[in-house]
Amino acid sequence: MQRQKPRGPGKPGPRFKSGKGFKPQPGKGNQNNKNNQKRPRDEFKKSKLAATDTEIQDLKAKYTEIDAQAIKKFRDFPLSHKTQKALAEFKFINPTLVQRESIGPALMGKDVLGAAVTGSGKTLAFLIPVLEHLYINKWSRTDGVAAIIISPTRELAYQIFETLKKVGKHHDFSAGLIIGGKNLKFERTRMDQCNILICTPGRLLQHMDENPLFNTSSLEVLVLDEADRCLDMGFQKTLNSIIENFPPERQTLLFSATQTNTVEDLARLNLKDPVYVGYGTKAGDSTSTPSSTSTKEVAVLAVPELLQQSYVVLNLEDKITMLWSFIKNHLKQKIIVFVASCKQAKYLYEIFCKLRPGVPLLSLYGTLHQDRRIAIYEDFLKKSHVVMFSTDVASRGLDFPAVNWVVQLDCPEDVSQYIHRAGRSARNKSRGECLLVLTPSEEEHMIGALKEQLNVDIRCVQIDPKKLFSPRVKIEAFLAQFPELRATAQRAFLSYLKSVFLMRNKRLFNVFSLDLDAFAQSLGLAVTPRVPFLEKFLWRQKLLQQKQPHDTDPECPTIRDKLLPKITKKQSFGGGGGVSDEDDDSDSDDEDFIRVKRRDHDVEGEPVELDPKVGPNEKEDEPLVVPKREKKLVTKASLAKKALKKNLQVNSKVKFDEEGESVVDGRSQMMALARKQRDDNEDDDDDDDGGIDLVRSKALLTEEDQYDKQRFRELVKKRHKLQREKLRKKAEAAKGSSDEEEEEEDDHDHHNPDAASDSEHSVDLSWLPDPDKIYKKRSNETGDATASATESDAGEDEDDSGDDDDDDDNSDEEPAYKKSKLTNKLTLLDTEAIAASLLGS
Ligand SMILES: Nc1ncnc2c1ncn2[C@@H]1O[C@H](COP(=O)(O)OP(=O)(O)OP(=O)(O)O)[C@@H](O)[C@H]1O
Repeated sequence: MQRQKPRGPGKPGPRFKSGKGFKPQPGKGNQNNKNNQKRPRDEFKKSKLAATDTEIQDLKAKYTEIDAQAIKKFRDFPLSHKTQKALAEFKFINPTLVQRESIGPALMGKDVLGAAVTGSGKTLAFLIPVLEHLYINKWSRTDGVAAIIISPTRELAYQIFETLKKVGKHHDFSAGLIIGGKNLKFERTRMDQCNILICTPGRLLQHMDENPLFNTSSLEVLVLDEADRCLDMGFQKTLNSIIENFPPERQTLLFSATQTNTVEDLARLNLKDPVYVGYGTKAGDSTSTPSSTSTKEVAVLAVPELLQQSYVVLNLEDKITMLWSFIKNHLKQKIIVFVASCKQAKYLYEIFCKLRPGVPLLSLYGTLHQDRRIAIYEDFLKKSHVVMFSTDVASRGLDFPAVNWVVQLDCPEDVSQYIHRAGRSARNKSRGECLLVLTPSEEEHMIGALKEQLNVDIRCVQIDPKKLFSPRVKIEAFLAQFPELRATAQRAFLSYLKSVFLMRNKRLFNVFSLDLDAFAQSLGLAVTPRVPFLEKFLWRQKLLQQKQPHDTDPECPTIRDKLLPKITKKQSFGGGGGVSDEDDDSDSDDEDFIRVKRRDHDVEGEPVELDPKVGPNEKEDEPLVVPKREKKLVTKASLAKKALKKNLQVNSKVKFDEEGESVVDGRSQMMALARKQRDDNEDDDDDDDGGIDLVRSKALLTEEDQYDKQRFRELVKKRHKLQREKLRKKAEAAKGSSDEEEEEEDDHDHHNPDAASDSEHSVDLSWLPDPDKIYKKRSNETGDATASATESDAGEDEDDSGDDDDDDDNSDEEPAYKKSKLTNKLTLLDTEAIAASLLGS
């Protein structure tokens, strides 16, 4: 399927004409010199283009003659000289089996489904045809996206990108790595200039949705690495949306060690007559075969030949002791330890770091920041003696060199997960070992499935008790010392149980068969943490059983025995000493700590009846539907808001005055008002997802600031008023000794009704020293102006009694004590007046 590439806008064309009659023009020396220089360069370019054309024609002609059996070396393939050169430089001389069988059909433009054992070189099997496709079609940087390679994890995408950089070293194509956790804006501006994109599904869809510059209409090759993982339930919706955006006419290459072959998947990808590589034929029903025949292509499941596999059976609570002893006995090795959840990987890393086993430790899991993940990935690549605790984020595709041991501390979900984890060791014809740790309830089913599907005999190893060293006491001491570590241990405990609870295969994973107390103790926890999701689940079971009493089974599994009697409706979901409403909310936080990415989990469905006591020997594949979660994510901010709405006032402060009356605190009232206002606003805004609203906070602060200022002014006024009061009392006391002249004036005032009414409504100024008395005597010396100024001062004072602000504002007015300098001689009253005015200011 070789299609003609659409011509891009920037297609290089002839820049100038040169021919036989070309002669230098007089007077245009510089120009002619330039042309003289240009001519050989352009001629060289032209001849180069002609050579490329010839090469392309030759290569195309040879595609139909490719015989996979006859190919011994890469140079036997009709590959461009640029690809051949890079392959030779990086010592890729002999193609592996999967490369030999898949590169030929892929070069011819056929769809390929490639299944091959881990570490067998599938990456090159699709990268070489992608590069050749672009070369043959003379793709240039400006022609847009020609190929998209999708990988389920960021690290794998990064690794593919690094391999592409090697093998495409001499080509001129542009390539981009589009994975989550990176700068979206940066990617956005460059995506349309990339010819090859290597991406994770989520990020690719994000660009498709949000980036108007991103156009996939020119796409010609789609590659899914770890195709079965990309196509399973975890990515189903995302991938369907992605595929909708691709042109239907394209080449599709699917690769994995555990390949998909379901009709639905192949139909979703619009595969046309695909070539199966690494598949065997097996009798099957006609509905499940792509070509509706009576046999079907089945990917051959296998592990690397040089991988030594063994397993050990332990109780859950002995796993840490076993792991510690194992690491202490393999200090000079490179080991990956696979666990079921991020929180376990984090806890094991932290506690083992504290225990100091004597070997470098690393941990890799999905909730780490992307830069940190890449740094850890690269660190593990380089180190030769190291232990890395990891989730399944590292189980697929990652090509760590010389890994001596893979320890599967928690049981894999199925055989294909076992294969991928184990395949991190013994890669590309090197040796490696894999140790599977199983609990007694997991042994029968898992080992049976492995023997049946892989057709290998896995060795069961017995642990020598003398070689076991238990770090339990030390762990308990560390947990007592570091509360954060204790919290991590509790989370690890819950996340393991949750992962077991969510597993579909109830024959293999039965959370009710676990001894929780012993498990908690093995993690160093003195008290077994509550398991809210199990309590909730069992409560629902109890309700169902009450509705259908005949279904009640006398047999009760371990956990149910322990948990159920404790739970009454009131305790669990009402108030009381058990789990309150608030607790219930907080539990939903626990329920959200795992994002289900595993295949075929229906976690969104209606709660249906479940049988918590399905044991290892009971019916397989009972439908498991986890209690329906709240759709809205419960954040701490929303919980806090909920508490606020309930108007719970914690430790509120009440002030009392001297009479024992409660005093209203204006400030707290004002703040409560502002808070109420804010809450009202937030109620309107349903999309609020927590955090600080800066604009609102700024407005609130300004409001509070103004309020504080006003309060301060009022306090100052109050103080001034008190001081004046004191002064007045003093003056009144002094008034007792005033002369007859004053009395006469008073009498006169009494007879004057206007004056009387004035004195009623205005402030009593009688306490003030009589200015006339002070100044009259020397009126000859001073002018009228001075006297009037003093009068106006008195008038100011009256106003001041009403508003002290004016006091401040009229600071330009000369103070009384300055004016008194005009007098040569001061009476006692004058001195008091000056002192009073000083105090008042
Ligand atoms: N033809 C070759 N000659 C030598 N080394 C090769 C060849 N092809 C691939 N390799 C090397 O083999 C290793 C494994 O290759 P790769 O990662 O492509 O395997 P894979 O089949 O994709 O594994 P997985 O199934 O785990 O994803 C890499 O280090 C790669 O460089």
